[in-house]
Amino acid sequence: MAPNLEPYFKEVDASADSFIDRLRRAVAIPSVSASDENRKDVFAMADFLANELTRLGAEVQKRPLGKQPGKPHLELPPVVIARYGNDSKKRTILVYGHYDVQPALMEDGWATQPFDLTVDEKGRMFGRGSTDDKGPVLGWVNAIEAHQKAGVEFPVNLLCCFEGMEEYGSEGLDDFINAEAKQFFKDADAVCISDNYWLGTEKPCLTYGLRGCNYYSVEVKGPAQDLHSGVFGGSAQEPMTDLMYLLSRLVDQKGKIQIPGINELVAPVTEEEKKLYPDISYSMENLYESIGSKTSIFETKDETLMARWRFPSLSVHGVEGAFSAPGAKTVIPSKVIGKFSIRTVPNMDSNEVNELVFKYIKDEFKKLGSKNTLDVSCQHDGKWWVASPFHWNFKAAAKAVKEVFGVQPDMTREGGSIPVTLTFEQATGKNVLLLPMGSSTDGAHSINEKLDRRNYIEGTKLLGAYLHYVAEEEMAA
Ligand SMILES: C[C@H](N)C(=O)N[C@@H](Cc1c[nH]cn1)C(=O)O
Ligand SMILES: [Zn+2]
Ligand SMILES: [Zn+2]
Repeated sequence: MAPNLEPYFKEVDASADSFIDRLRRAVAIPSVSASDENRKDVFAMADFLANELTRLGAEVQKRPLGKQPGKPHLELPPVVIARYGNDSKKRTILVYGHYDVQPALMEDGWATQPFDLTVDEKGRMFGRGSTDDKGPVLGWVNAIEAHQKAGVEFPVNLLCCFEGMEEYGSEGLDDFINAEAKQFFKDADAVCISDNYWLGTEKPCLTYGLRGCNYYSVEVKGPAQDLHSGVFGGSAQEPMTDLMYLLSRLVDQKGKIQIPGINELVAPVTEEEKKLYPDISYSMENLYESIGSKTSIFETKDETLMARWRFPSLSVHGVEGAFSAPGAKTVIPSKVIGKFSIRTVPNMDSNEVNELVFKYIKDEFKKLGSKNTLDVSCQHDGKWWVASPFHWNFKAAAKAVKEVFGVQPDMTREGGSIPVTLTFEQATGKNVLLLPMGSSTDGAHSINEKLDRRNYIEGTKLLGAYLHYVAEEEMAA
């Protein structure tokens, strides 16, 4: 029998302003995990979440993860774990999210202050972390509160696992999950993660696959200090020239990775698989809207989706040590570090990818005959994941989408990475579902990141409704 969700939905609508205020308070904490200076803010964000959950009656623990590898002066932020409800007659659902965010500076081009949630007349709520992933994490908190206020019994036991290093490769979390799988997480019947995005702006989706991510640094150094290009240009070997050459040899304009052997690691696309793409509601217009221009590599939807989900990609992210300010500084940087990453797919093995990358970059550098020195390393890696979308966990989520949005969700894969998804699956042996809240135009990781009010409020209804349907779904997959 379909659960009566009306009282819960009404309460979510009535509490909308206070839920937005909760998101405003969370966005105001600049919990940037990649920045040493912001580490105290990442800790403050852990406190904020722990307090919100404790106030609602959850049993909360902040579990330390020790020092950050390679940065012995820095403590890793804690994992906030919580239990809400302990009724052996109910199912137990483990939810994961992250409370850290990507960096954000006004000078990157934000139209509003990134850590000041700004809501416009269209209900777009701009702010770093609004969609990735503070909005969805607070969606679970809101769902608990709305049940309490509406006097509706919470349908499941909820276990929470919220981390503070996801945007930096989830340092330390794998070991924690493996250790807790038979302890704090032992009762979990299924796992749900809300940390990705719809394909478009109207239709929700359920996601059963993610790409992995191997992130690299290429350091080239030569002179002992930065030099005057008038005095030393033409006589000193310039690290930047070497680095630009190396970075330009990684990927072509069609997105094809140039590192020998990489593309051969990819599982061949089957005829059956190709047939899945035409039915997915997505158009090139959706892509143009999301990227804000028509500068796509491909002209068709199927090629675009396959490039995002099914094939690896290589992106060049930036150069540490390079002159990047406005103006015309005539400097020769003495040391530059190029950053790039490869999104990996089945059946690419992370170690094999690393070996191929290291060998190629070293070989290309040798060809230059440069007297500068090179160092290439993998900063972090996370494996790809593909699961079964036919499990009861997915069926419950599909019913919740139908109830809240009136449509059947698309079954999608995702081009981004959530490194711990596979860890949860392997450590708990349970099905993992990705249930996104935000839309394709949210601009996660970019300037002007936002979450639409509708996605946040209806998304809170969706998370609650999912828990009700999960409580009713037959166990058979
Ligand atoms: C999809 C998720 N919201 C996300 O943004 N994940 C990051 C994780 C990451 C960071 N470095 C490597 N992986 C991403 O896909 O970039
Ligand atoms: Zn995220
Ligand atoms: Zn992210």
